[in-house]
Amino acid sequence: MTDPVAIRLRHCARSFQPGQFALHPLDLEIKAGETLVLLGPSGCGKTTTLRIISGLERCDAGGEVWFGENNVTALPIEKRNVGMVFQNYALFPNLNVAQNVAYGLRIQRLPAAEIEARVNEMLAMVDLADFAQRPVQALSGGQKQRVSLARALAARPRVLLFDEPLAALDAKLRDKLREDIGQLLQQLAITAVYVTHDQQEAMALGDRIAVMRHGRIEQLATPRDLYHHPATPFVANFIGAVNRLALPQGEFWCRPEEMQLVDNPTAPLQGRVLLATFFGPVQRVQVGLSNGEVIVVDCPARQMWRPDQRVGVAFAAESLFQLS
Ligand SMILES: Nc1ncnc2c1ncn2[C@@H]1O[C@H](COP(=O)(O)OP(=O)(O)OP(=O)(O)O)[C@@H](O)[C@H]1O
Repeated sequence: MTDPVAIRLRHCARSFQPGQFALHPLDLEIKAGETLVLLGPSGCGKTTTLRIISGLERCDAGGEVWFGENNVTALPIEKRNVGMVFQNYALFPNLNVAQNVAYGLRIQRLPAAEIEARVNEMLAMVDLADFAQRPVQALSGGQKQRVSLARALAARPRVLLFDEPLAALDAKLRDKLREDIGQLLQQLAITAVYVTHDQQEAMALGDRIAVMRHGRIEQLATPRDLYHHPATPFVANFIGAVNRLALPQGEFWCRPEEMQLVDNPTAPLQGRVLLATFFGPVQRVQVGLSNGEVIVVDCPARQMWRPDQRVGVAFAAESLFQLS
């Protein structure tokens, strides 16, 4: 594989209409070999950022995109040596699996033997060695996405870019392919940028996650730091569930799994069960506190909580955090 390259965005902005920024001026460094996830709700600017990195989109005048020591701002996508994996696979329906993977290599006019060797290597890597001659139409969504991953990797890109690659798959396939992509990214140590609006996917795959909102990065950190030390209420809520607690000492926040329901009238918070939703491994219990606020507490699956039951809510002081 090609040596991984660092990516640097300097003052990259994008406005589609005068005065309205899809992306506010952004400075971002992506380390060589890391997987950076762009996470955020619809319309926050993730895809625009990815397209600026790929060369499919230009940033507004004054912005720069660097791949290592090279300023690639003016280069179109085909000169940037990036591989892309899209939600809709973007495969050629009239070509078979091997021909799809070989496509870019043929354009590069590589020798036939080299093309064959690379196609076989890539199909083995994505677990599709036995599918080389299949029409892509005859594949499942997950298999199609493996083909598009193999095709992206076959050209030995310096950077791998993913735009919601799992969004069209059903839950089980999504989990499996997410694991496989995670393993592959670790094994290849390629620089990757991955767009998703799914926080679990982001945490599972990202070395770091940039949480975006309204065309800006709201926080950039490792998954653990984002989860345990979110900088703002938006990040805290976007990455998992969180409760706001009005305590005598001030306003604090706490994750549902860090709280316990107890049958104890001296627990710090008291309330009544509103609803218990069983998820299998855990149950999420909504509790109406005596001050009128509603919180959620994740409880062991075998506990039984009935609507209207009086409960105490306990938590360790170190599980509380404050937000600005
Ligand atoms: N070609 C375009 N012309 C006009 N506006 C655009 C264009 N592309 C994106 N936008 C706008 O820019 C903003 C950011 O869009 P972008 O696609 O980057 O968001 P996103 O976070 O990727 O959203 P989604 O998850 O829905 O794809 C949105 O308000 C969008 O409507």
